[in-house]
Amino acid sequence: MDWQTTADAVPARIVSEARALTMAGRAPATGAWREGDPVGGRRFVTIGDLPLESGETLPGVRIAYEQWGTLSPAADNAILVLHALTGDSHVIGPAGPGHPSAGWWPGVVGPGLPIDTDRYFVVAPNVLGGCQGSTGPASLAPDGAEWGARLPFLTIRDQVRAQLAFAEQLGIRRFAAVVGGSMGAMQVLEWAIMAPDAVGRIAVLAAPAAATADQVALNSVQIEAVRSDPAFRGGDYYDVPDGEGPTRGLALARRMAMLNYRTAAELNSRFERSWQSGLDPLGGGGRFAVESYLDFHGNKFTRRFDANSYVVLTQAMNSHDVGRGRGGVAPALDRITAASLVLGIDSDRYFSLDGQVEIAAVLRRSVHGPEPVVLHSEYGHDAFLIEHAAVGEALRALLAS
Ligand SMILES: CC(=O)SCCNC(=O)CCNC(=O)[C@H](O)C(C)(C)COP(=O)(O)OP(=O)(O)OC[C@H]1O[C@@H](n2cnc3c(N)ncnc32)[C@H](O)[C@@H]1OP(=O)(O)O
Ligand SMILES: N[C@@H](CCO)C(=O)O
Repeated sequence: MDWQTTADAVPARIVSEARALTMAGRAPATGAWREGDPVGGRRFVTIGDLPLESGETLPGVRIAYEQWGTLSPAADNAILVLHALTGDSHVIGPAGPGHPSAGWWPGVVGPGLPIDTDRYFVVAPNVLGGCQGSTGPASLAPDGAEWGARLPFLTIRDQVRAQLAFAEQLGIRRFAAVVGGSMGAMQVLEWAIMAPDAVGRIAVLAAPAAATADQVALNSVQIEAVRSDPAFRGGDYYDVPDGEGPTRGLALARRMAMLNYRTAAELNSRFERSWQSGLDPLGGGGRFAVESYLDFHGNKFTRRFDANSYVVLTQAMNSHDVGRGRGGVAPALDRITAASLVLGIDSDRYFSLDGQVEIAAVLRRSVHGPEPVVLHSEYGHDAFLIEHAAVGEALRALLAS
């Protein structure tokens, strides 16, 4: 397929992005892209100019993706997997060149697993606005400099438009299923509304039909944490020396996000009041184990994610409202004809269960009836990434429908 480029032929712009990402104040880390590195198993499709909901056009859009399994001659066995806010196309497989982390859904996707790559052709794009190969703030604008904060505002619908063009390039007119969690599930809902003929089944995991005021608020303080870092420089930091990028603000945003993604019960039972370094908590020095955990996740995150992308994607989540311009949420959901799985997590304090209750009540072809599947878990929002057996069982039921 001649529209694909592979690790053997790395487009110049990708090398530039690799440079941008490593220049963004990241400590060199295993798996981080560097100039000259191969791009691993990642593939790329250029979909060209993309008209946006704002009326602007984003030129020369490229989508990075990975694939597993074999597309049938009739192209009727494809499953589209859409990642969450900080995920990427690397759904399964080890970390390595081009892959900052190991795959995020082991146990769910693979040979013999619920999304069975012996049977299905599984394809996973990196989201538009992301920082793992698809066009985003670290990509070059037509003037030859990185877009940075100049990247036009992107909505969830814009991301889905890009995915539709991407699917067309792959020659896939209809997916057997479109599956995603959190931000990925926002896109799943839009797929089912914007392109009903292109979607056989949908799995909506842990996402609302519209971002609520509470969710926007939680997201907004994270955006502000990034922007208020002096090293953010209004989003223009790609040429600063290594180590001087906006890592402090980005790490703080990740720490805050982790508190949305996990639960009080988990943190309390896992860390208790344990204190690291052996010092007395009242004596100064050292830190609580839970602080160390948040520091670890904040710091690790800055080695694999671009601050501008974090802002762009978080704003896209805030834009999410399936009812916008469609007469409201219920009429919009009522347009969905695909067989559906709606799954919520009882301990999710970010995208709480009532959001999935609202969706499941309207969808007509839900495999579990008018109620969402409720995953009982202590892990909160992140349970859709951790509870592989329960999530897999629900997906099997959907795919068998
Ligand atoms: C699997 C991936 O990392 S995928 C990477 C791409 N990321 C995504 O796609 C986003 C989705 N993934 C995520 O959000 C997360 O990675 C999750 C939800 C999958 C992780 O969930 P969990 O498996 O429960 O990991 P958890 O939150 O317990 O973190 C484990 C890490 O914290 C570290 N840790 C635990 N306690 C502490 C502590 N007190 N102090 C410092 N570090 C600590 C562990 O050593 C471990 O480190 P490692 O990641 O190097 O192995
Ligand atoms: N842990 C997930 C949660 C967002 O849904 C992520 O970082 O992408």
